[in-house]
Amino acid sequence: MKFTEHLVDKYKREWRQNFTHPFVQELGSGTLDKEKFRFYMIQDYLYLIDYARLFALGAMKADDLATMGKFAALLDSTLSGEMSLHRTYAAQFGISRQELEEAKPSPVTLAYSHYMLHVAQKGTLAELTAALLPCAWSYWEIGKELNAIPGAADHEFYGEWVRSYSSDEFGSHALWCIELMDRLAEGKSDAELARLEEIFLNTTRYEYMFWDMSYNGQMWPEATDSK
Ligand SMILES: Cc1ncc(CN)c(N)n1
Repeated sequence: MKFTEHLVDKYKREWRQNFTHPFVQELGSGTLDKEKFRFYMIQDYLYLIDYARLFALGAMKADDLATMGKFAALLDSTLSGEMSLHRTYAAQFGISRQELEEAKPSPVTLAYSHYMLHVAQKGTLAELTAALLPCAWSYWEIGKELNAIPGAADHEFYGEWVRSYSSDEFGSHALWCIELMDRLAEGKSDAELARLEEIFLNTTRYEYMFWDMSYNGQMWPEATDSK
């Protein structure tokens, strides 16, 4: 069994929880409250800015030019491809690009992106890849599952999201990350593999927390007057 197959098998409950979250289900049925999606889209834009930095760190840590080049391409595709989806949705909500970039991250956005950046800065290339994998892989799988729902890809508002994340282009990026993870896991000690599992589990759980935070519009607690 490949290492990535082992990961989703070992953590199938946590992995599948991302697919069954109400945010994802309602996105697929087209019934998701647009205010929830608006909140998600702003937070996701902020998240992707830091996620793109992970690819820059990947390029720095890569051992060969092909891997370095692919990380650079992923960085560009996140900033100019994936995030253009967010800019399109933002325009429909009447949110400017400046407003998007000046928005404040929620506790979950901050925790998730900073966790990944911490792993990427401190860890090996394999650890960095384990951190970024659930993001790329779960979105592609979710995109494909939602695309199989009749009418989801043609939905007047959410269809573009479904088409983007189920696309062959997004899939090819996700596949490259999966293959890189398998390649980097080869020959690693049990202790190193356990560390990769732990990181993959953490970011799989953060994916769930991100859906949940978006569904509930969870921001920082309001300060109350104390006596
Ligand atoms: C939180 C999150 N995770 C994953 C993806 C897909 N790149 C995303 N846009 N946002």
